[in-house]
Amino acid sequence: MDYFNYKDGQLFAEDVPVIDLAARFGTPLYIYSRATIERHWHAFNDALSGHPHLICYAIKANSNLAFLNILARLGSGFDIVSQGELERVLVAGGDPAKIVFSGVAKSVSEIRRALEVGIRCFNVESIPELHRINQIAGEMGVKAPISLRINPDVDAKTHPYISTGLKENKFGISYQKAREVYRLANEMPNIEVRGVDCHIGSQLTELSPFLDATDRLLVLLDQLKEDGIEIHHLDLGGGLGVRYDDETPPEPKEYAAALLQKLKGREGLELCFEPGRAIAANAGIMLTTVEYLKDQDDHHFAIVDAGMNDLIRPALYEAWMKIIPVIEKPTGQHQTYDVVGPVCETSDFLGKNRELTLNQGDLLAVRSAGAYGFTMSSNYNTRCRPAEIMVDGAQAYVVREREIFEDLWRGEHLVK
Ligand SMILES: Cc1ncc(COP(=O)(O)O)c(C=O)c1O
Ligand SMILES: N[C@@H](CCCC[NH3+])C(=O)O
Repeated sequence: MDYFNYKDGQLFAEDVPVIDLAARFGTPLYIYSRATIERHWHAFNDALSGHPHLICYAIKANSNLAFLNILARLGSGFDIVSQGELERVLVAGGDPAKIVFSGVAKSVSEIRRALEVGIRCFNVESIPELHRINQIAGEMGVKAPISLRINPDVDAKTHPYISTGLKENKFGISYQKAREVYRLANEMPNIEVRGVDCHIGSQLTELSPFLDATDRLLVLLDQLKEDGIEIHHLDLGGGLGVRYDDETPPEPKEYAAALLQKLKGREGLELCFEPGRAIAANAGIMLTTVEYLKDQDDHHFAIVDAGMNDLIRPALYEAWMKIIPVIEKPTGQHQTYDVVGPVCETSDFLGKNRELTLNQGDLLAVRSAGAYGFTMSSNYNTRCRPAEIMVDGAQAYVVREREIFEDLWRGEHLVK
C-alpha cells in the first residue's frame, strides 16, 4: 500500500493533492505521511509480537518533533547518538526509559545528561568510553545500564560509506575482545551490564549479513553465561533496507521470523531493533519546481529549485532516488535529463539520465526522501532549508517552517 499515489492524474499525499501543498507552502518542500510512519512502525512491532521486544526508532533518519511524537504515542523507543537527539526525544514526549544511546564519541556532558534522565541503555563503543561512563555514574551515585556494541566483522554488502560492521570501521568493540571487555565491565562498580548490541550497516537488502552477525552474537551470549554474566537484551541495530528503485529488501516479518528461529530456547531474551530508514524513507517525498530547462551540446538539464543542501544523498553516495512528475501525464519536452540543483558544485544533482516530460515551472517529487533527507540538509550557499509538512488524512500540518534569511545569520556578530 502506498499513501503517495496518483488520483485523477495527480499526485496525492494521503488525501491531499501535493500541488495544493506546493501552492500553499512553496518548494522545495518535504512532505510526510503519518499513516505510512505508523504502518512501518507497526510492521516491526507486530513482527516481534509474542516475544519480548522494543522498537527503538533511530532518530537520525528523521528527527522532526512531530515525527517523533507520532512514534512516542505508539509507545516506541528511540535510538539516539547525541544530546541534541536526546533533548529532541524528550521534547517530543518520548519515554527516557525507552532510549538507547549509540555513538562513538559520547562526551562527559552527554553521558551525565543521559544518566540524569534515566535512559534505558548506553551502547558502549570502546573501553575508554566504558571507563568514562563508570566514573560519571560513580560521581552521580547511580549505576549505568550498558550494552557493548560489538563489531562482528561481517560484510553488510552495502555502500562502503554506510557499512559499519567490518573490523576496519570505527564502530564498536572487536568481536575477538568482546568477552574480555564484558568481564571488565561486569567488575566495574557503577556499571550494570544489560545487553549485547551491534549495528552492521544501513540499506541492507539481504538477510544473510544480519543472520551471520546474530550467530556470532549468540556464541558470545553463551560464553558470557559461562562467565556468569546474564544478558537481558539483544539489540541488533537498524539497517533494514528499503525500495528506492527495484530493490527487494526483506520485510520486517521475514527478518523477525528468521531471527526468532535462531532464538528458540532463549524466550526470555528481549530483542531490540533500531530501524531508521525502514520507517522513515518511504514515509516522505521532497517536492521541487523546475526553474529552467537547459540544453548543453547533447546534454539536457532540468535545473530545479532543490539542491544538495536540501537532499544530499545523491551527491554523497551517488544514491539513486526516484523522481516522478506531480502531474501523471505531463505535456512538455520529453528528454533524458540530468536533474540538477542550484548549488555551485558539480556533484549537485538529484538524479541523472532520467526520462521525463517537462516544462519550466513543473513540479517534481523525489520519492523515499523521508529518511536522511531533511536531517542531513544544510545551509550551504546560504540557502534556507525547506519547510516540512505532515499530512494526516485530509489535513496538512506545517511541522517545521521554512527558514527565513534572518535564521541564516542568527548568532553571527561583526568585529569592532
Ligand atoms: C547505531 C545505529 N543504529 C541504527 C541506525 C539506523 O540505521 P537504518 O536507518 O539503516 O535503519 C544507524 C544508522 O545507520 C546506527 O548507526
Ligand atoms: N545517511 C545515510 C545512512 C547512514 C546511516 C547512519 N548510520 C543514507 O542516507 O543512506
